[in-house]
Amino acid sequence: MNIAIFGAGSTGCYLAGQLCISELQVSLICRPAIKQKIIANNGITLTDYNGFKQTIMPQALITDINQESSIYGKFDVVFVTLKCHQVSSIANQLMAITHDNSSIIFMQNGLGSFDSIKDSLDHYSLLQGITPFNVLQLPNAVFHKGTEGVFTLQANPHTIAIQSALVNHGFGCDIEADFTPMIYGKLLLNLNNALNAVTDLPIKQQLSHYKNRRILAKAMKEWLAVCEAADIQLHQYTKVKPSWLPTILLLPNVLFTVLAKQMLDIDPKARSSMWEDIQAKRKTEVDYINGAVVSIGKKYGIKTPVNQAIVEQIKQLEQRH
Ligand SMILES: NC(=O)C1=CN([C@@H]2O[C@H](COP(=O)(O)OP(=O)(O)OC[C@H]3O[C@@H](n4cnc5c(N)ncnc54)[C@H](OP(=O)(O)O)[C@@H]3O)[C@@H](O)[C@H]2O)C=CC1
Ligand SMILES: CC(C)(CO)C(=O)C(=O)O
Repeated sequence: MNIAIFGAGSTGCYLAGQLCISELQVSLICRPAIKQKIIANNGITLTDYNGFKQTIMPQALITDINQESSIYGKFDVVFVTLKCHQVSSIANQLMAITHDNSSIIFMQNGLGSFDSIKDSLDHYSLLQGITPFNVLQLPNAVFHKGTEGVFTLQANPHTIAIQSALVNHGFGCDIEADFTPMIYGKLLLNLNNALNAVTDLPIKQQLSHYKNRRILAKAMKEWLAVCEAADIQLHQYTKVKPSWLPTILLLPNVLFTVLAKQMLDIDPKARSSMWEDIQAKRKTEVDYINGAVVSIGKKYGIKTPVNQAIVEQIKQLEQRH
């Protein structure tokens, strides 16, 4: 099985590393800067909050699809690990590097990016996937997993084969048939991405302050109300049910520290991907996360002032670029 990672940055390189270690054939489609870093450091190094460390070199590092006619029609599976707003423009490139029986797996957070491309690729097996953990890109081509969780992929024969390779090599991988609860449930957790970027603190430190948790609880309550109105069930990613999360967040510090032990059992350095975007002066995905709460809320007549305010705050930070 020939696998490509299209847009290999933080999560794409982490996924590529796990797949290569699992003895799968993996090529990266990435920016020249990432290629240079990987070559200079003799491969991608994966590390995690439990002390895991391994370096591996992917099969190929491709920076310009147009210059590489040997990859036309080559890939059986393509993981798209671009940011949400980068997805809609790559349909032609995906068609060039795949064949009729290929699977294309979209790994974006939030809502809207999959819809922005799926009609252009309707003859393919299009799937979605989730990265439930945080990946921080560090110097020397080191990609650090800061929180717990395993890649979660929508079921088909390709993803089931990939799961088997990952599990056989000591990495977990979950397979789910119905992905709507996965995507909507992940969005509930991603409501913290923007708040983490605004507070400019590691997630663990950010959540130790009651006033930060209170805003997150309010943003989450809005999304839970929207999902209830839309009759959408949310996948449970944490030890407690999604609907209980705001109540847990609103506990006083002492009780929160005890009851939310799992939520706080993360790398003290872990931040959200939106924090990384703001730091790197990149466009963020706020429109696909808090912005999605606002737009779907409007459709169902649910007021979402907290998420609206968060969108505006992030837009201001983006304008400082
Ligand atoms: N980072 C994290 O911890 C997590 C991220 N996610 C989600 O995963 C998705 C991917 O995020 P992440 O991995 O952080 O994103 P990154 O920005 O780190 O990776 C995307 C990479 O693709 C590059 N790129 C953009 N366009 C092209 C192109 N046409 N050809 C080749 N390379 C291209 C980007 O370069 P450039 O920057 O120059 O555009 C960047 O290097 C997002 O939806 C995010 O929300 C989910 C869970 C955790
Ligand atoms: C894993 C999590 C929730 C960490 O904040 C994330 O999805 C992100 O950073 O984008």
